[in-house]
Amino acid sequence: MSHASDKISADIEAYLQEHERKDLLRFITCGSVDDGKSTLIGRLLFDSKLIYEDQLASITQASKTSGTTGDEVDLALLVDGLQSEREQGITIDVAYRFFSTDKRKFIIADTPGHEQYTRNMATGASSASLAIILIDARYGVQTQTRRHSFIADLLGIQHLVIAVNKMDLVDYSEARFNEIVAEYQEFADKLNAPDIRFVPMSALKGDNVVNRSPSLDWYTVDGQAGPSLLEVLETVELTRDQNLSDLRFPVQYVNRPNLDFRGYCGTLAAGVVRPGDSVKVLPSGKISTIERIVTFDGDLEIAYPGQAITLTLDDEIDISRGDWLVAADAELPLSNALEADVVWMHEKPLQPGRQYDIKLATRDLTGQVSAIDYLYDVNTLEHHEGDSLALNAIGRVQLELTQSVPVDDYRSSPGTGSFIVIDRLSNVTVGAGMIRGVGRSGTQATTQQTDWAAFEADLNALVRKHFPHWEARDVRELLGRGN
Ligand SMILES: Nc1nc2c(ncn2[C@@H]2O[C@H](COP(=O)(O)OP(=O)(O)OP(=O)(O)O)[C@@H](O)[C@H]2O)c(=O)[nH]1
Repeated sequence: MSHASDKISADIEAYLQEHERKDLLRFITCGSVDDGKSTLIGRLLFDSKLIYEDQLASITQASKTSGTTGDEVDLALLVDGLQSEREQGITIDVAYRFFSTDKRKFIIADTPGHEQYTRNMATGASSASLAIILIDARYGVQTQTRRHSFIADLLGIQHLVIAVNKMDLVDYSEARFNEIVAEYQEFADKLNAPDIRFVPMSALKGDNVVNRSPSLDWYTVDGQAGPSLLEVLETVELTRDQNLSDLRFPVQYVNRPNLDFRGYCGTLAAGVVRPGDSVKVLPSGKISTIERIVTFDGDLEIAYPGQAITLTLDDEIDISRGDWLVAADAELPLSNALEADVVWMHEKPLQPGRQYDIKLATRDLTGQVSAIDYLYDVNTLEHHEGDSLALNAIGRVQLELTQSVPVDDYRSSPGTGSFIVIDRLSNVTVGAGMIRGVGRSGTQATTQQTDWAAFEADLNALVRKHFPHWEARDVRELLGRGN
């Protein structure tokens, strides 16, 4: 039952290549204390034969002395290193684990379940496409279940898998499972997540985690025998989650090693890009055409979200770090006011009116919260009034920036529709925001205004173009008219 693959000894190169090509699912696990999170992760690794011999020997031994499972191997002990570190107050907030099967690679963000850990969950969830929400079949939907579902949903996780665990303790009762499904669905009507599934299982006994179980033979989906949890993880459709239609390329760095080359480096946040595509630079509104997609391994014919690339254009227009390239016909509002949901991550509460540094995609900005519209009660999803955001609180706020930026919705483009809030004195990240739209008090602009001295603007443009390493700021921004 230990980690082994014939391919490793037969042809290591082929094995590695096969792994490289598989797609990757990032997911988080959440649940209340003792719902069985550690046992579930242990079971996933154990039944998919991903545990090394020495690890297995050591947990078999430890199960006898300190396990909680009688004669069974206590798989929760596999995940124990992390727990003891947590108890000792060592800095791991979110632990990432990697495993792979024949079909996919997986990264699990294992986040602690207590209320005060909202910020950790938000950190783990920010890059996940699926959340497993554990429910103890004996207790059904709990406050924590609602809280975790809400946060996962708020962060735009598309796939929620409600794992009803410990079915062995309710005699594998179909009626009990259906009751929990109905209870959850009533609440889930208020969520946006388009894909919510329910899987009955017993992590301890190994029913329906990796292998389907005869004890749960009543469990069907669309008239067929229902998939095990791992089968769900292996088959969840991921490509549809990616936004391939709206090009978003925030420029991270302007690369000009010599007079013959001028490239814009960054990570494609959304959409696809090809040489020949007509693009618009934001905020200036200038139009150009993609000439090449340069990478370390040679030029590409097409690039997808998540790829780090350097783009060159077929003319020399003025682009600086922080600008975005979007499709030439894209219509994005430019505004200095944003409406956003903010998760607060610091002991010192968010103070409306206080200046914070804001990092939005590759752009560094300054701004303040002008109003808190409401705080979310993450247990009931109700809205409450409030005048500040405490640690782990989540609220809908109005944010005013000192310059205008293109405004993207987090749900359609998380990479360009989110920001982090940084304390100006300590330089610590204190909050994370998800943009919901243009703010109420914003002055909206559509294109560039140029009422400063033409000579000044030309000189500034020349300096930024030929000496990008000086990192001169755009004069329009200094004048507070970044659009
Ligand atoms: N009967 C039964 N017991 C289970 C099952 N899954 C987990 N347990 C037991 O429930 C207890 C808690 O399991 P853990 O895996 O440690 O739970 P956890 O959610 O990781 O708990 P924390 O790490 O404290 O948050 C342990 O005694 C497990 O053996 C199950 O499917 N059936």
